[in-house]
Amino acid sequence: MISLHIEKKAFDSFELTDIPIDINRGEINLLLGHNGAGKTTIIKSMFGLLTFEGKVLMDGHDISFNSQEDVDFFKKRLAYIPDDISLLDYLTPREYFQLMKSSFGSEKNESFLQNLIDIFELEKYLNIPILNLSHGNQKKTQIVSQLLRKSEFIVFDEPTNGLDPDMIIILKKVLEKLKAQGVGILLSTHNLNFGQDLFDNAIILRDGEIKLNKRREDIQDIFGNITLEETYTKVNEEYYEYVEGLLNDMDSNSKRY
Ligand SMILES: Nc1ncnc2c1ncn2[C@@H]1O[C@H](COP(=O)(O)OP(=O)(O)OP(=O)(O)O)[C@@H](O)[C@H]1O
Repeated sequence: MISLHIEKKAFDSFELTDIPIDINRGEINLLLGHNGAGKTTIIKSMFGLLTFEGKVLMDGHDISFNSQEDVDFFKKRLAYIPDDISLLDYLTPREYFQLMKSSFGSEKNESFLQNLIDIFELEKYLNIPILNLSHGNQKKTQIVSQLLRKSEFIVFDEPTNGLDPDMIIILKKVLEKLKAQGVGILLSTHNLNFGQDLFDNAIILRDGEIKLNKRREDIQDIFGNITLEETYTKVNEEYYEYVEGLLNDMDSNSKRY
């Protein structure tokens, strides 16, 4: 289990306080929130990419990002698929996958790599420089390069960005499969349909504050059998009432001639 507790992380005009996030093996924890709510800040903090007040525990072990031993221990178990596509784009996917395999000690994974290439339909793009691939194929290259690591935990930040409908459906099945294999997943997404059937626990953030952090069954007990989108709007009721007012104003402001 990975437990992140951010006691405080402050930028000039934004603050996160008292944010607890757990990633359990075999479960998907869904992280939802508007643009600028703090999702990426949370994820970067978890990886030690930002300093913050608080701690990260892996299976009870307090990770110090000042200790190379701790960082190695942590990184070996946790893969990260960031929102932005940061790849060495002068390499081809084939070269990139070989590089990832050797750097993470997964050289023996040739058949697994081929399996992933087939699932994500990358075969015909393997020898084209990443720079010249479409956005979606770059995203798929990024996803495959991290899945290849066979890590125990994976953090996905907006994994559906740029993917076509086929690939979104396939990625959903891949996440279900990873979950069934015992992988612990933190999934940050704006795609409520994508998250709907996948999550075991959902966190909804607004302006750096947790508005909801509950398991699927508890959400059903509280809100009844409603969709994730309906849950999201109920949790953010005040905001949507405000938006309703703005939309009403639109009627009076946009008279057509
Ligand atoms: N390095 C930084 N310096 C100052 N402010 C920052 C920095 N990084 C993020 N912020 C601010 O922190 C807030 C949260 O940003 P964050 O990227 O975590 O949001 P997000 O929920 O991931 O948004 P999105 O859905 O748009 O990706 C924003 O107001 C952002 O401007």
